[in-house]
Amino acid sequence: MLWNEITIHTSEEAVEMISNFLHEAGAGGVSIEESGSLNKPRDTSYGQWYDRPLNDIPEGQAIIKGYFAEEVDMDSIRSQIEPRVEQLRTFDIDPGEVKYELKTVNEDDWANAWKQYFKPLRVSDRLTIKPTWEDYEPASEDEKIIELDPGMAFGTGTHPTTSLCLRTLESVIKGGEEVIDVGTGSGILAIGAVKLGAKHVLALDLDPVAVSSARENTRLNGLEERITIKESDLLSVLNASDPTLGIQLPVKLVVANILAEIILLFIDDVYKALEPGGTYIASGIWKNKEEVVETALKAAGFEIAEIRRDEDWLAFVARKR
Ligand SMILES: C[S@@+](CC[C@H](N)C(=O)[O-])C[C@H]1O[C@@H](n2cnc3c(N)ncnc32)[C@H](O)[C@@H]1O
Repeated sequence: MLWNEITIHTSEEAVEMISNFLHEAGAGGVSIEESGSLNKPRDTSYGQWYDRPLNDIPEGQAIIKGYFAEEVDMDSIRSQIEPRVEQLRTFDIDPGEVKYELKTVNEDDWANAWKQYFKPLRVSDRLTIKPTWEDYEPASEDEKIIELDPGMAFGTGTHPTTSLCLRTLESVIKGGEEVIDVGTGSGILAIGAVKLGAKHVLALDLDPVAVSSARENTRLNGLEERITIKESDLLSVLNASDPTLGIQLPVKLVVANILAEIILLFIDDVYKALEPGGTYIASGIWKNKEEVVETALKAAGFEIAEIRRDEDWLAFVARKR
C-alpha cells in the first residue's frame, strides 16, 4: 500500500504540538526523530543500554513525519498544518525555521523501519521495557518486564519524559494505589504502575489509535483486570459517573505526561480527583514552562514535593494539601 508522507523539520520544543496537529489532521501514523533522543550523552545509571544510531540532526532540532492515505490531498493538509505551526510562536513555543517536504512511500518502509532501533531498555532499578519481538531474560526476580508494541502510539520509553515518569512512579508507588494515567499513549505508564504494585489504573487518551494500542499492550502484559482504558478528553470521562471506570474517586495518584500547555488546562480537575495527601506527577514539561506550571500547581492548592529532570524536560511531583 502507498502512503503520502509529509516531513516537517522543526525544533524539539515544538515536536509534541506538531505531532498532535498531524494526528488531528487524520495522519495514520507519526514518527519523530529528535537530536535529543539520539545524539546526547546517554544516562546509563540504571544500566540502560542503547542501540540507536547517532544521526545528523542538529542539536535542539527534530524531524517529524506524518503518514496519510494515498487519496488524501496533501496540499490541503499542508495548508491546515502550516498556520497552526506558525501560531505556536504566539504561545511562546519556537518551532524554529520550519521546512516541509512531501512524497509518496511504501507502507513497509515506515511501519516497521523504527523497530530495528527499539531494543530492551532498563529504565529504572526495577523496570525494563521489552519490545514484543525481542528475546530478553530478566537479570533477577525483582526486575519487572513491560512487554510493549507501541505501534503508532507515543510511548516506547526512549523519550526522556516517559522514562522520567517511570522512574518517578517507581519512587512514589508503595503498593495498592488506584491511579489515573492521563494521555496514556501506548499504555506504558499504566502498565509500569501496575507492575510496580498499583492496584488498578484508569488509563485515558483522546486519540483512538492510542486507546487501541494501550488495550493491546495491556493484553500483552495480561493486565486486562487491572487496567481500564477509556477514550477521554483529559478527565472528562469522570463527569459521567460511569460505573465501569475500575477505580473509586478520589484516587491516591494521577500521572500525566502531556505538554505543559495541556497540563495547564486541567490542574483543578486533577486536584478534585485526588484524595487529600494524594500525588500528582505532572510531566512532559519543557524547561521554559517550569515557572508557569509551578505557579499554576500552587494556585490550585498543591505543594511541590519534588521536581525531577531529564535533559531539558521536567516532571513535578505535587501533593494535594
Ligand atoms: C507525550 S504522549 C505520552 C504517552 C505515554 N503516557 C508516555 O508517557 O510515553 C501524550 C499523550 O497524550 C494524549 N493526549 C493529548 N491531548 C490529550 C487530551 N486532551 N486528552 C487525553 N489525552 C490527550 C496524546 O494522544 C498522547 O498519547
